[in-house]
Amino acid sequence: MAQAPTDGSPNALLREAIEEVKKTAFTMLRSLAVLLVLSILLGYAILFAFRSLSRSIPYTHSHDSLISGVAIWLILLVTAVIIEQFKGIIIRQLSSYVTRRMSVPAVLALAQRAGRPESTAGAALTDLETVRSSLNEFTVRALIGIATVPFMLAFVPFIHWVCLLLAVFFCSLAGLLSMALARATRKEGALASDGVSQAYGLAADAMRSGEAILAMGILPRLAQSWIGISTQAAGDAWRARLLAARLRLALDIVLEAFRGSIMFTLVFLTFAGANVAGMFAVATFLVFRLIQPFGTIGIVMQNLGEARAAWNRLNSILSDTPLPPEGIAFPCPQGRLVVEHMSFTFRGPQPVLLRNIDLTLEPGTVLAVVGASGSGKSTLLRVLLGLHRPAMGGVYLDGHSTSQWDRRDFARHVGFLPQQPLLSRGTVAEVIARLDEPDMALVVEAARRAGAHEIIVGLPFGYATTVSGNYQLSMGQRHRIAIARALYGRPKLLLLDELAGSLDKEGEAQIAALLHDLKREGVSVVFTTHRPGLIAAADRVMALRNGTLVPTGEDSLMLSGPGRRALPSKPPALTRKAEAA
Ligand SMILES: Nc1ncnc2c1ncn2[C@@H]1O[C@H](COP(=O)(O)OP(=O)(O)OP(=O)(O)O)[C@@H](O)[C@H]1O
Repeated sequence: MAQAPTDGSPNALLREAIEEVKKTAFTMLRSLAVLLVLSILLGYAILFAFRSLSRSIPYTHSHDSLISGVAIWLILLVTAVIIEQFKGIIIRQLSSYVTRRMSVPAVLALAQRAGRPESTAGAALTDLETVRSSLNEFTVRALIGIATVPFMLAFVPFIHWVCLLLAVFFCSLAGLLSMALARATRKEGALASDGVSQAYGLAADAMRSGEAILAMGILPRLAQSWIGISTQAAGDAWRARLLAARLRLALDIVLEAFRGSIMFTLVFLTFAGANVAGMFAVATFLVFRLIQPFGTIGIVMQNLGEARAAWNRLNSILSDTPLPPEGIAFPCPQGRLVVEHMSFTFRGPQPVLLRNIDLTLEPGTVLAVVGASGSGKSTLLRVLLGLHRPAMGGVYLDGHSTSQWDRRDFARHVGFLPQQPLLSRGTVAEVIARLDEPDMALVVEAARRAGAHEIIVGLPFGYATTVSGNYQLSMGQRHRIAIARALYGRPKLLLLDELAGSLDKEGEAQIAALLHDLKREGVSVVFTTHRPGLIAAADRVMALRNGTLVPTGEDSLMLSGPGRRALPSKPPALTRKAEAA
């Protein structure tokens, strides 16, 4: 079948990887099935070779028969070992292939959905690991064992019908115990890891806020609750462990009882005059192979159930969080931003966060967005960026929808400062250059404009200092570098969340000057802030209230909602601008 052409988008790459993994897994499992049939046939052949040797040689005393019998038996044994090796190789290959082929497309597809609560790259990688680890030798061997059970069972009546009854009884009992044991072991593991993570969480919190804890005498109460949590968790885990240990013992007893009951039945039948003397070797072989899969069926079923759920979740990345159609590289914009009747709500049962917003920013306009905590300022910036798709209406840069713009092309025209300026791994220069090959002239220019240059040259290796290595940058330093990254490449549109969030007065003044420069250069800027000094530097000030953007006058610059407070000392210029808006 001809392969569907891929458009190279993360969604298409993931879809292609899923299809390819399904196809390859099917081919590999088919080869395994062939090897399985071969190994079953070989098992029978070894059995019959053994049986005919044990039957004929005691009577014929023929050396030739003995030598040829042993030779055949050895050849069969070596072949069986080789087949086992091949089975192992196929299983290992399949397991590592799944991770190799899927992890990058899965993470890429999720990276495109950054910020959506239902999908995290970490969860996808955990799911992949669950799928991979289920394709281990233990699971596949156990499945192969289960598949051979009907063949083995078909032979048991030839030994004696009583053996068949015993086999059905003990195998069913072992299967039930194995399921119960798997459940108990899982509960034991879950309780133990819950307890550990609660205790670790508490200890980590204590470390993070260590100074406050010491200063306010919270330590004894914290230690008390830590001891309480640890004791409770240890008690729960101990009870679960005891149950699992009892079930494990019961299972071992059942497995041994089956073997013993078959042997003693044969002995009893021999005493009773039945002709079963030649069946001991066959029975030993069959009993072992028959009961073995039932001892592990519980854990195998559980692993497969988890792997199936994980695989379904990986598949649902594509259906649950559809991406907008792949982007278009529109012409270089001038920076005219238009928002038309835009509404937005997060997925799930959530109230509408942004409703019917209309806004037009001509190139070179600087807009400050204010509003209470949680009013939706950061979300508004993400919608303007096209990271979140509006539920209704649209956001357009020079007439082109920002959510339909090719992300890489759009990134060349836009600078973004997230509220938490987390920096990617790399040197300062690489971070500012957005992990591209740094154009040092542009890097230094952006750093100077963000007031970061002096800080950077003071670092141990200047622009070559590695961010998030051993050298720790302060919040303010990171903030300035993040602003420089937003400015890199002279974008036409800047969306800056909590601009000057962790900067001092001097930094705030530098940023206010920067805003004036950007305006002169025709760059459109939307920023959120709580700082009056920066609001004064904006051409327009709008407040996000009840999901809608409203122009603010001096009285409406009061922050509504929880934590309401009036902004202090409003500059006269601000009042004029607000009225004009
Ligand atoms: N991914 C998300 N899924 C669901 N709800 C979200 C998500 N992100 C944010 N929210 C909710 O949307 C609301 C607005 O959040 P947002 O971060 O946009 O507010 P904000 O005005 O920027 O707040 P602050 O000034 O405190 O930073 C909050 O109630 C928040 O809990």
